[in-house]
Amino acid sequence: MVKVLVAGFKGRMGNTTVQMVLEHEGFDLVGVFDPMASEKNLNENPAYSQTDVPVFTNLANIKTDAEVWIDFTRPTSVFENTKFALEHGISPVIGTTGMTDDQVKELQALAKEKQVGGLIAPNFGISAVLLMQFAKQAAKYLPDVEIIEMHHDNKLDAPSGTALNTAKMIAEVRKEHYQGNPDEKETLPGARGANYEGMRIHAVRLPGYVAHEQVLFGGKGEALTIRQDSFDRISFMSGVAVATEKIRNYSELMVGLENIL
Ligand SMILES: NC(=O)C1=CN([C@@H]2O[C@H](COP(=O)(O)OP(=O)(O)OC[C@H]3O[C@@H](n4cnc5c(N)ncnc54)[C@H](OP(=O)(O)O)[C@@H]3O)[C@@H](O)[C@H]2O)C=CC1
Ligand SMILES: O=C(O)C1=N[C@H](C(=O)O)C[C@H](O)C1
Repeated sequence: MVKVLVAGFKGRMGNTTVQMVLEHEGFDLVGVFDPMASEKNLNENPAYSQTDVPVFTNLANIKTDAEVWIDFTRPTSVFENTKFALEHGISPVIGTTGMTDDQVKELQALAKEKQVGGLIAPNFGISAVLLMQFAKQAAKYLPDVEIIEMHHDNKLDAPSGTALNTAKMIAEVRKEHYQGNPDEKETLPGARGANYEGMRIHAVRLPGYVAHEQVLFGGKGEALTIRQDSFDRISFMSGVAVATEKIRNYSELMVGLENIL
């Protein structure tokens, strides 16, 4: 049994993850974490009355034998949480987006020093992992590209971690070139979206949406659109489960679910 702690257990993703961990026969939920939680045990929530799982509310007071730390919290807390996990020999499986490149590098150095395996996955959904790989492949031949990501209107970070990672993967292969009209002017600031190495990223936030992305390529007289949709947060759970099962076999902190599939 893999002993698991879920950080952000009351959130949209954290709650879905708690259910997955409780239902998975190979996992044992040994703790949940949220600094704002008022309960002492998960069983105070009627939906989990049959469980016996301690609720932690302060990083400094966490005493746990957890082997894997699953994190779906906030862009402002994920760095400290991941650092705590690595420092305590707990393998982080991080879904929270919004860390800077410098923060990720610092955590990777710490994982190497501690020889602890971990994963940061901008997206645990297989459709998104495939979209990023297909987009990288297409960009070799169609270097003019724009990304549109669409999410629920409670999302904190923009652009999404998936969109940023898509742009980074494309940038690895895309021929450097100026895209669009060099004389273009935004008559309404922001109209052309964010700029990642010349690629435009547009973030849509609307009620009713969950998580969706389109990568649009344009060529002479032709276009290609690659799209993925997460209609339900269950779409992320098989990726989280695979990472939780496998991550202790590694001794570095990797970025991208594809590294362990
Ligand atoms: N990689 C992937 O496949 C996916 C990643 N995500 C990412 O996961 C993150 C969470 O998303 P979502 O569940 O929708 O967000 P929610 O806001 O629903 O959940 C976040 C939860 O974390 C709690 N929290 C805040 N600070 C801390 C902390 N320091 N430690 C522990 N818990 C804390 C929040 O409490 P409070 O509200 O009281 O602050 C809240 O309950 C986002 O960054 C999102 O982009 C989402 C879906 C898939
Ligand atoms: O906040 C979300 O919901 C999601 N966040 C991740 C991201 O920023 O890419 C993954 C997925 O898009 C859902």
